[in-house]
Amino acid sequence: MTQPLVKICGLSTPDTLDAALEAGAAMVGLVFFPKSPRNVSIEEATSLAERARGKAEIVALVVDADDDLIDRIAEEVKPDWLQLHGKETPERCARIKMRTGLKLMKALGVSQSSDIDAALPYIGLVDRILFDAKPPKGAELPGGNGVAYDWSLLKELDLGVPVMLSGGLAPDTIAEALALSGISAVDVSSGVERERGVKDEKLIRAFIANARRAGVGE
Ligand SMILES: O=C(O)c1ccccc1NCC(=O)[C@H](O)[C@H](O)COP(=O)(O)O
Repeated sequence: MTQPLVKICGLSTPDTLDAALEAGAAMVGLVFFPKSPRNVSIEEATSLAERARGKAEIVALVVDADDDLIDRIAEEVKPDWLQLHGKETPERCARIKMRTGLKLMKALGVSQSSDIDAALPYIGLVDRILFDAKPPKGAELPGGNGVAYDWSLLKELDLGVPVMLSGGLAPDTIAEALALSGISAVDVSSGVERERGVKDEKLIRAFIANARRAGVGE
């Protein structure tokens, strides 16, 4: 049994960031998407990233960002990772990698097993694939919607690139998600919020504790 790697996404305050770090989050996500209730400015993100540096890996989440935004994030926030949560093509990912040298996590939406094949063109170009739920029709956000899918679609997946599971995870479902998917890295946002966009320290602690208790594998 191994301990799952946990990413808490959409952190925007020092207190909730500290709760995630103290509970043992391996990655913390900062959202750069103005339509999101979790959006942070470059200045806020720089300060949160300084607080987290050395304690967890810092992930900057962008959606089809242009080079100017990517450069500012890379130079000022200095994240370890960029999470690409839009329609970034493999070629765009390769250019972002060349430009920044940062580790890249490409998010892809899943609702049926054939969606997993969309990961194949990214292999060798990105450092991790995040299999997230597809957004509901008409949703404002391409992710962070708290929507679940059949996590067992990822069972016994071996793409030759690290993967991460997200989509509707929560403290009371994380054990089932780990068991059904067999994936050892998980990402949560809505499931650790008391209302949309507002993280809850108790729920963050419960999510990480339940993930650790459940473990993954034999
Ligand atoms: O969180 C946002 O507001 C957001 C905005 C734009 C693109 C992606 C966004 N979030 C992605 C995530 O938080 C997670 O990577 C993932 O989608 C899980 O979200 P949830 O189902 O809410 O736990």
